[in-house]
Amino acid sequence: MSAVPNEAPADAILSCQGLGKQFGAVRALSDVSFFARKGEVTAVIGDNGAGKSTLIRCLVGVHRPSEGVIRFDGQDNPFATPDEARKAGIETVHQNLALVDELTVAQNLYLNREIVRGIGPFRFLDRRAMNRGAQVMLERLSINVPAVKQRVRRLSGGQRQAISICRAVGAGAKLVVMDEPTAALGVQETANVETLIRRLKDEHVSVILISHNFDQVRRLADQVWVMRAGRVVASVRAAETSGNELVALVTGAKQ
Ligand SMILES: Nc1ncnc2c1ncn2[C@@H]1O[C@H](COP(=O)(O)OP(=O)(O)OP(=O)(O)O)[C@@H](O)[C@H]1O
Repeated sequence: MSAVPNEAPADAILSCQGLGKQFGAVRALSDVSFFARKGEVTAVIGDNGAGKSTLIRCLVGVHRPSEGVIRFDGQDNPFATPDEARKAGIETVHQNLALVDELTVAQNLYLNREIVRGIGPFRFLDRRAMNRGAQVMLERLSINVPAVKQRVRRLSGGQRQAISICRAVGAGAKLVVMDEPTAALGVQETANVETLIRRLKDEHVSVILISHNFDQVRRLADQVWVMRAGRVVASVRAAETSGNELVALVTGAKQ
C-alpha cells in the first residue's frame, strides 16, 4: 500500500525522477521520484529536515537539482528560475505571506499585473477596473473580506492567506504550491482556508500542500507523499490511510 511508484501517470501535472540535491556536505535529497496529478491535492509530509521544502524548491526553480529530471505539463526540466515557473503556471503561496501591507486588497490581487489604460504620458492605473475585477475574483472563490479597498494590514491571518491564494488563482495558476498554509491560524480561520483549498479543485487548479498537520492532510489531500531523511519512503491515497499510519510512516515505525 505504501510502495513508492517509480513512474508518473499520464495525468501528472508535475513530476520528477531520480531527483537529488546536495548542499555542500549535506545530502538534502536522494533519488526522489514524485508526482502531482492534475486537479488533485497532493500532500508532502515528513519530520523537520526530511527534505520537503528542498523538494518543492527544486520543483519550482528556486534550487537547481544536483541530479534528476523534472517534468511540468509535458516539458522536461522546464524552469531555471521561480519566475519561469510562475510564467508557466505554478504559483507558490509562502508561509511568510508575500502581501504588501500598505496596499489594498485589490492592489495586492493585481500586484505586478496592474490594469493600465491610455498611451504615452496619459497612461494611468485603472483602479475602478481593478476593484471590480478583485470583487469578481473574491466572489468566485467565496472569500469574505470587508472591502476590496481595505488595506491588507488590517486583515486577519486567515483573510491574508485567502488573499494570497486568490492572487495565485487570479494570476492563472494551473498549480498552487502551499507550504504550511494554516500553521499560524486559529481553528475557524484554518477551516476557512481548508474550504478555499477544496474550492481550488472545483476551479481545476492542482495543489501541492506541505503540512505537519496529518488530520488536515487526510481531510484535504488525494495523494500523500511521505519523506524521511531526504528520500520518499511512501506514497498513499489519503482515503486509504489513517492518522496513525501516517505517523508511523513519518517516524519510520512502519517501513
Ligand atoms: N540552503 C541550504 N543550505 C544547506 N543545507 C540546507 C539548505 N536548505 C536545506 N538544507 C538542509 O537540507 C535538509 C532538508 O531540509 P528541508 O528544509 O528541505 O527540510 P523540511 O522537510 O522542509 O523541514 P521543515 O519541516 O523543518 O521545514 C536539512 O538537513 C537542511 O538543513
